[in-house]
Amino acid sequence: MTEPILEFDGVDVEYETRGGTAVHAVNDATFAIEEGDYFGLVGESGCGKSTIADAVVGGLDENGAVTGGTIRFKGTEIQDYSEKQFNREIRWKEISVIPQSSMNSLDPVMKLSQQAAEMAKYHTDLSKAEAVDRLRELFDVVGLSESRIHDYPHQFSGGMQQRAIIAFSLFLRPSLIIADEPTTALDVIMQDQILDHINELKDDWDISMLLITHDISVVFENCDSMAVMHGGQVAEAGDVVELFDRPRHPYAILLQKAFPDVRYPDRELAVIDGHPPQLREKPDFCTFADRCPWSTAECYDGAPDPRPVEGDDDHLAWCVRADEMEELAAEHLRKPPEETSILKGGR
Ligand SMILES: Nc1ncnc2c1ncn2[C@@H]1O[C@H](COP(=O)(O)OP(=O)(O)OP(=O)(O)O)[C@@H](O)[C@H]1O
Repeated sequence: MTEPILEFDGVDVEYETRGGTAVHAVNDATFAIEEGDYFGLVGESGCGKSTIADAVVGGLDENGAVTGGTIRFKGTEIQDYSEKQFNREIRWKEISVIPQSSMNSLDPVMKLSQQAAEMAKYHTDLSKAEAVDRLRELFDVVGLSESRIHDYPHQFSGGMQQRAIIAFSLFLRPSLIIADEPTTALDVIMQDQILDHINELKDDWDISMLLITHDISVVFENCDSMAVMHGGQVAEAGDVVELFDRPRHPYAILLQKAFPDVRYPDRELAVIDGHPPQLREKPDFCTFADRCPWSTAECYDGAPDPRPVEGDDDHLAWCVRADEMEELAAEHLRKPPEETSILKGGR
């Protein structure tokens, strides 16, 4: 097997806050993105998804730092790269970022063609005319009219700006794209179109993707492999089909039931009550335990280690009861609605 393109190995990220306390935003995060894979990172707000993306690109807020573990890109440790070093050595050429909104990525006072020329000047031997030609080709790839390359960003709608960002993200033919909630700011129709474009890249470009979202159905529809995060911990990771068919972490099971499934249009959606804990210290317990219908005293006795799910060593669940979960979940989810405090629909 070839080396993963991006590997997190026991990564901790902390933010210092005023008064000297810390927020332990990511704890012992471990997962790998194989070359050519689209990898989805999913979890509720505040679970640490953007912190993971920022840690890769040296873009943590000033009060944040990777305090443990390693992040390897193509085998090279990059967890200590500053944003400056990352920008110089890796950004655009190797890793591009598609952010939630293009506001921070596109220069509002420069035409898009000028921005392409600037990028080419710093990173390539292309002439200005060649750079503009390349942007023209990429506009075609993302479904934008070539005639718009001399426009300013503000002349574009939000959806068009996101397409332009995707075009720029491909400009230097990187091997990994990190897309952090790339469609959240868009309407539903536009979300679909952008995801379609992102998906089409898979066939025509030799690219891997880290797609960050709170919507597990987006991951199921667009990715090959995935990790589910909860409360600063990775809960489950593996092949998308595996996690869809055989989720073994309680949070992954309940999250799956919280989103619509076209196969069960009449199903009521699950609600996961409660809030994740404030992590002032590195958690030495499962951060889902307080909200978990199946938690036991053992869940508070140390952070859970990853357990391979039977039959697939690449499918890992960070749950002490992972082996029992198929049975427990089936029993719980069969209960009628009034008997369950977690699931509205009782499925
Ligand atoms: N600069 C910061 N200082 C202190 N705490 C921070 C900082 N940035 C993020 N956090 C905290 O770190 C935790 C993880 O935040 P993060 O933004 O990575 O989560 P997320 O899963 O991306 O959430 P969302 O989906 O809402 O963007 C949260 O508790 C958040 O409040």
